[in-house]
Amino acid sequence: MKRSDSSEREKKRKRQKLLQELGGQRIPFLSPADSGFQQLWESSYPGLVLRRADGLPPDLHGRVQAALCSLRGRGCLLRDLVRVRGRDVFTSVSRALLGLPGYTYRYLNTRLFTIPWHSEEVEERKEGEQEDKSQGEALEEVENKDKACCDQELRAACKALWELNHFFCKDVYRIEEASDHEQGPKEAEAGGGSPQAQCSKGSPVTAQFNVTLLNYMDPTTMDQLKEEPYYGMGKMAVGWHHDENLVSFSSVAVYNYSCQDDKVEGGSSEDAGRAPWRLGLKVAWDINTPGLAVPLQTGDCYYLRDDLNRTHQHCVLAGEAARFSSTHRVAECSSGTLEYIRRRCEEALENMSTNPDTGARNLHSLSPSALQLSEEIHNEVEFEWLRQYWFQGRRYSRFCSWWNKPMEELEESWREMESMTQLTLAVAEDDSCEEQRRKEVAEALLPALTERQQHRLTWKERRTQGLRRGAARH
Ligand SMILES: O=C(O)CCC(=O)C(=O)O
Ligand SMILES: [Fe+2]
Repeated sequence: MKRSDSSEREKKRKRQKLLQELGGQRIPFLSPADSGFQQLWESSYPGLVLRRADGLPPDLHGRVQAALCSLRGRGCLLRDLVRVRGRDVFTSVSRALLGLPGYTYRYLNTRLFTIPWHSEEVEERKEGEQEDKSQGEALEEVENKDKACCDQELRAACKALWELNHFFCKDVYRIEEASDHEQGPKEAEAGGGSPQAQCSKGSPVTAQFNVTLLNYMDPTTMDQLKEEPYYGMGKMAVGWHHDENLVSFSSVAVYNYSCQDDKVEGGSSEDAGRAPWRLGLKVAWDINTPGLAVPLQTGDCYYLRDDLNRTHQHCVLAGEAARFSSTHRVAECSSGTLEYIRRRCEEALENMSTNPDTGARNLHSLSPSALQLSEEIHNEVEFEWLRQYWFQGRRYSRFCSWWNKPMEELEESWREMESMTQLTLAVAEDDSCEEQRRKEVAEALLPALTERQQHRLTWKERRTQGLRRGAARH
């Protein structure tokens, strides 16, 4: 928390310095109709690749667009109450996270939990292994577990986005391969060759996308979108930012879908007459390089490759129609999966045993390092997992039960850690205990307990604010 506060202050200083240097002037930006657009793209935005709609299989468009609409229809897309510069704000866009089962994505002090996507692979593997009883049964268990968590409509929607994810993995891999050999065009050619590489085998440059963050916004229902401040690009649906919590140098792939169901009268072609949504790009902390504004039609995709996400910032400029995007990412999940946090809990609980007859609990070691470790894990499971999950009002459990059981288990582990803290405190307060030992135990506890106290206050504040504003969520 402290670290992110100071980096927020740092950013604020930089932002103010930039605005000061600009002194009310606007930095130029180029759109496709402007001369020099292509050169600027090639020289200053080399990691941006556009994949126009006709480069994707037509039936995939159909499935993905139907999936996005049905996820929205089911109420899966919600505005996140995120924490920016110590304040809670609702995102302008409504969002949902889909991805590998048990994965999470953390942004703006908020951890989102995946609605698991259902891959064909699991189903095919099961069919192929019908003969082998034990394996078949094991897979069935996995599959049933996944399948039972949401109904058929949601499963189909998740599967469509998984298919899109699979397409992106292959396509980005193919582009990486090609760019190793030549400086190809930035606009990927339609149907440009069949991808040789299997995404699931991974590649040295592109890890698999493991999550997608879906976005939705209908600009006609938003009364106060911010104006883009540096270039005068127009209203922003998502302000300038770097994507957080990604594996370094990993790509981001985005599918753009502007809704057409409420077509303008007389408009024959899809987005006829309506201002399109645009992607805005700028070089981070730079006021000399012109910005780039790239209009997106329905079905168009773009990729941010290499370290473009680090060296540049992007924003989303609102068009006139309602619009979805599916933003596929390689989330940095070394401490962001259910498997990880379960392992951590086990590690903490190893220091306590319960007498099966009496139920009496006992700590194995009172060494400062053992105590510190379990108290740190205690904080981690409480603040990074349980409170994050509760705070979002168990947003998915209405339509997907995947996280219910794991969260109950984590809560149970947390309860055990609470009794570990009690046992440790009892030692620190025990008069019959050697003075030196008591001091050592108290000192080992203090930092984690202080942090716990501060975090509990912050979360209490977030909860009160959140409850007050909860009605504005959808
Ligand atoms: O919707 C888009 O095109 C991108 C959204 C975005 O930048 C994000 O979700 O991080
Ligand atoms: Fe982004």
